[in-house]
Amino acid sequence: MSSGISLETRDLTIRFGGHVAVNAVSCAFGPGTLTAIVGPNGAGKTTYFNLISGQLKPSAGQVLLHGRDLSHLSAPARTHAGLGRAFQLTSLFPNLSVLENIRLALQSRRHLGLDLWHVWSHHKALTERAEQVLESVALTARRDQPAAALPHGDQRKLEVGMLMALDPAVYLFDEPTAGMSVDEVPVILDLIRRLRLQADKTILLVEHKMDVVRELADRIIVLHNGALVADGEPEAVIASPVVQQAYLGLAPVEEAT
Ligand SMILES: Nc1ncnc2c1ncn2[C@@H]1O[C@H](COP(=O)(O)OP(=O)(O)OP(=O)(O)O)[C@@H](O)[C@H]1O
Repeated sequence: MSSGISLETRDLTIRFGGHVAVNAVSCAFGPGTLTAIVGPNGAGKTTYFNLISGQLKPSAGQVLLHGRDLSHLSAPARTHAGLGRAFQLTSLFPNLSVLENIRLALQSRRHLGLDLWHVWSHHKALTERAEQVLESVALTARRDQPAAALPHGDQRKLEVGMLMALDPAVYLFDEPTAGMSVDEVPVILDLIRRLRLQADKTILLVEHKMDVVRELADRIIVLHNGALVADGEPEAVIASPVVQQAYLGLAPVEEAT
């Protein structure tokens, strides 16, 4: 296995009836990189994420993390292996406080389980680390509120905090700022920006907003009808006529002859 690859999909494919939603996508992602996945509505971006994170089982193909084939693993087992998917609001514990939610995520990562002595002796360190995470997602003021009582934007920030607490090797962000108010967006983008500086983290981002993509991405891949149709540095991919015309809905840069 090449040490420059953390996550890889090989011929990843899923069919729903006769419709091929993801079509033989082979792509490798390295640590220290942020790859944006773009394409028109229905192109297969979210389905690709669902196949990587294990929410969907492929019709064909493989998902490898650090060379290990995860294709047969459940979604929780993949999380445990180091694949972190953000924005599954179902992962919040609604009746627990914001701090307790983060602490539980930290605890699950450290496999403390139900060994009470272990839990107690690590309690202080866990709380301190949880407080650091809360600060980085700008939720310190909400620490004692139940997760269910948070506004939607804060719940999403808490989701990112829990994901950070798990400290995955690969972060999967699916439209992380969708549905957020204008003043909440910078907090999330800043977090992603800081994660990106970590040389051992691999980040995949599905994002429609091209200004965000331009700013954050080292690389863009384009999906269309489930297939990988472009892959390269952001400026080159964005400028390519095929992307301008067909995939981003922008004015054609040159007339077809
Ligand atoms: N569970 C499913 N059953 C049947 N068809 C599905 C299922 N999930 C996705 N699809 C279909 O697969 C295709 C890809 O959908 P997907 O949501 O991955 O696209 P997308 O690129 O994420 O789109 P958007 O930008 O609108 O979120 C669509 O045609 C969709 O209708």
